[in-house]
Amino acid sequence: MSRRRLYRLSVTSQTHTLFVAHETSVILSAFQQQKEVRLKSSPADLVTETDQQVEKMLISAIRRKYPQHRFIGEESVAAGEAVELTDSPTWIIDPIDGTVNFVHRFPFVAVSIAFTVNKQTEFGIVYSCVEDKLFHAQRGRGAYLNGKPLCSDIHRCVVVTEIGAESRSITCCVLLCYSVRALGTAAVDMCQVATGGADAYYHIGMHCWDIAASTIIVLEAGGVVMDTDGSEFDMMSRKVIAASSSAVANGIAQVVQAFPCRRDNEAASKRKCDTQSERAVAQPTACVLHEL
Ligand SMILES: O=P(O)(O)O[C@H]1[C@H](O)[C@@H](O)[C@@H](O)[C@@H](O)[C@@H]1O
Ligand SMILES: [Mg+2]
Ligand SMILES: [Mg+2]
Repeated sequence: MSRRRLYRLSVTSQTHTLFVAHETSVILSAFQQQKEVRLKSSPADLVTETDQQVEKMLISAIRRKYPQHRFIGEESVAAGEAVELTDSPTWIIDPIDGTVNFVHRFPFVAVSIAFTVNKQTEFGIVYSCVEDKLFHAQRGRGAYLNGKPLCSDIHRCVVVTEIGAESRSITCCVLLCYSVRALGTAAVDMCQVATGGADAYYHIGMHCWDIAASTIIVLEAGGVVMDTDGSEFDMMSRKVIAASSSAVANGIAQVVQAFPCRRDNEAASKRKCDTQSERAVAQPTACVLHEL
């Protein structure tokens, strides 16, 4: 039987510095500059040349060391590559999570990288560049923020979600009984559950690359992750609830109104037409969110 290679994520302060220096200097130097912006599936789904440049840098650096590995990269998929999660070692990359924030210089932009083997996430890294916060976790070895252990069990009633292209008025307004926050980056949104800063995060319409890394960070911090209908989490379903406990997650599942969302690993042509139909229907409505 082939020896299963063990992959260790050794994130030392030195790696942190390396990671910061290498990947995000491009993002941080572009953050203040004028940007050439292109619209993808909706006005809330943008891409810049920096998104594409950082993804290419990450993939070529990893491919030099692991030529056999596979990749699911947000901008490679946008350029037509299929989303195919197999048993092969696979890197799931969002080069800039929060591109709308990046374009508007709203200081929440993150690089999100997850690594899976046999479809199981071995480790995840979310680096919130402007905040200089490096969230990371390795399966069975805990979750960390800038080297300090994370624990998700501080109970409050803060719920994090996104009220963007994919949301529906009924969904966000049904949460009026909570204090709701939205940072504009799914990866950093979800990491707030791992820090205990939020009780729960839910999202319908995000993609696997948005939350693949933050999912293991929440789990390793002692949180739970499930589908918005309370069933087992499926990274390709584009529906997620992350919470500090199953009780909180099930409470959110009872009030979230799901709407149809094509799976990430559906054929690209189907996914595009679905996005167009979603765009036709998705009316990001302003709803007054109730602050407790
Ligand atoms: O900035 P992205 O990598 O495109 O991810 C965004 C997504 O585009 C947007 O629609 C929302 O779901 C955000 O929460 C994501 O971070
Ligand atoms: Mg993203
Ligand atoms: Mg992105």
